[in-house]
Formats: sequence, C-alpha cells, structure tokens
Amino acid sequence: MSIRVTGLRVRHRRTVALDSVDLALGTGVHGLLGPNGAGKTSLIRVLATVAGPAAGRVELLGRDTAEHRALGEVRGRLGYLPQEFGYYPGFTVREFVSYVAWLKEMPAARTPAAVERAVARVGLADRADRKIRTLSGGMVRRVGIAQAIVNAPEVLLLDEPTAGLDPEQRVEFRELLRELGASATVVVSTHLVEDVAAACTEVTLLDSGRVAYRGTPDTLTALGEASDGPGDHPIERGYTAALRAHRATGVLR
Ligand SMILES: Nc1ncnc2c1ncn2[C@@H]1O[C@H](COP(=O)(O)OP(=O)(O)OP(=O)(O)O)[C@@H](O)[C@H]1O
Repeated sequence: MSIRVTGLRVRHRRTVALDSVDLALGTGVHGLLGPNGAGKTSLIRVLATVAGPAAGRVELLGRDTAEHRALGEVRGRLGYLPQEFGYYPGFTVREFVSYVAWLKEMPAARTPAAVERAVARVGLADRADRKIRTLSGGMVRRVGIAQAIVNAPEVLLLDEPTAGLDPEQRVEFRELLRELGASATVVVSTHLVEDVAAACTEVTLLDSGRVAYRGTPDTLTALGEASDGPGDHPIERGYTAALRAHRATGVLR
C-alpha cells in the first residue's frame, strides 16, 4: 500500500477536522467524497505533508512521515494540486512547470522532456509559452494538474481538480486520471459524483471527520439502486443513502 493512515486526528485550533481515520490506499484512483467541511482538504493536506496530524500515523510509500529524514525523499515522489493553487502569474506555463520540477529536485537532464510531457497531457502544448495570467480559470487549473504530474509521482493528491473545467475538459481529465491510476496511487477529492463513477476504482466518503463509507463506484451505485432517497442518478442516491446510514449509526452510538 502506498498510503497507510492509522488513527489519524487533525485539528484546526478547537475544530477536530478528522478523527480516528484509518485508510490503506494502493494503486488506482481513489475518489474522496463528502459534504462541505467533511475533512477532505484536511486529509489531502496531511497526505501531502503540508500539515501535520494531532495524533495517529501516516505512512507514505513505506515511510513514516513523522520521521523528518523521510520527508525529503517522499516529497520528491508525490504530486499535489491544492484546492487553492498558488502560481506566479508572470511565468509562462513552461517556466512554471519547470520551476516546480526544480523544486522537486528532478534531475536537470530529464526536466525539459518531463515538462513538455506534463504540459501536453493536460492539453496545453499550444499555450506553453503563454503567461499564466493570460489564461482562463480552467486552463490555470490544468497548469495546476501539469505541475502535480511533472515528476511522474507515485502518489498523486488532487484537491477538486475538476473545479472550473468545462465539460469536454472534464471528460478528458477523467481519461488522464484512469491512465495515471494504472501505475500510481491517485487521491481525488470532488463534489462531482459523476467524476467518481467515471474515473475512480474506489470511493471513500467522509462525513464530519470520519470515514462514513468505503467501496467502489459499483457498490455505491448498487446502494443507490436499493434506496429511494434523493438523487437524480443511482450513484447520487447511493451517496445520500451512505451518508444517512452513517449518521444513523452515529445517533445510536
Ligand atoms: N484553517 C482552518 N481554521 C479553522 N478551521 C478549519 C480550517 N480549515 C478547515 N477547518 C475546519 O475543519 C473542518 C474540515 O474542513 P475541510 O476543509 O478539511 O473540509 P472539506 O471536506 O475539504 O470541505 P469542502 O468540501 O468545503 O472543501 C471544517 O469544520 C472546517 O470548518
């Protein structure tokens, strides 16, 4: 397993964002679903090693992230697209993705080809020399995906990557996710259950900082087919049914 989380607790001052979270994730595309405030971003930030846990253990690629020495090595093998992704607007697409490759300490000889490949994979090859400030919001999001994949990461963490993409781009992006998930462990947080249905091999549903449901898009769809709860598509009904079932057990606890 590339990601192993045990007894994870994350706090923001007095708010407990995640509590008692256990997860083991291997190669594939893992959809992270949940209502606003469920803890998706908090989990992705801890996995990206940009935030630390209040308790519990986080192992990435076989290394315990509490060990300072492991961090440098693990970070070079990660890709991360934050929900609010920071960039230098005066950089061109190529310059920015090259800069991130340098930050990730990629060998200089491999960098130019890796940058061209990452930029092409997100469909921005014809805009590689454009300054980022001149791009649309959806294109900037694609630059964010390119910088996350430039080092061919073994663990790729994407926080709402499809926000701002147009429908055609979203379909292409799902195809890219499936390709990346063939060899890497990809974690994607999203509010779009259709992204999960189309591109994910596994689903983790968070609610109020706990894991409410784990399964596959097919098991979530089957749950929805057996439920008469709200939703226009079986997987949406599955999402609401799983949340309600989890909340009902919480009431009984
Ligand atoms: N910097 C912060 N300071 C205080 N509380 C925070 C902070 N960041 C997150 N929280 C709280 O932690 C909890 C989890 O938030 P988080 O952003 O991880 O959820 P999320 O599932 O990503 O939500 P969304 O779908 O809205 O992006 C929420 O109760 C949120 O209010």
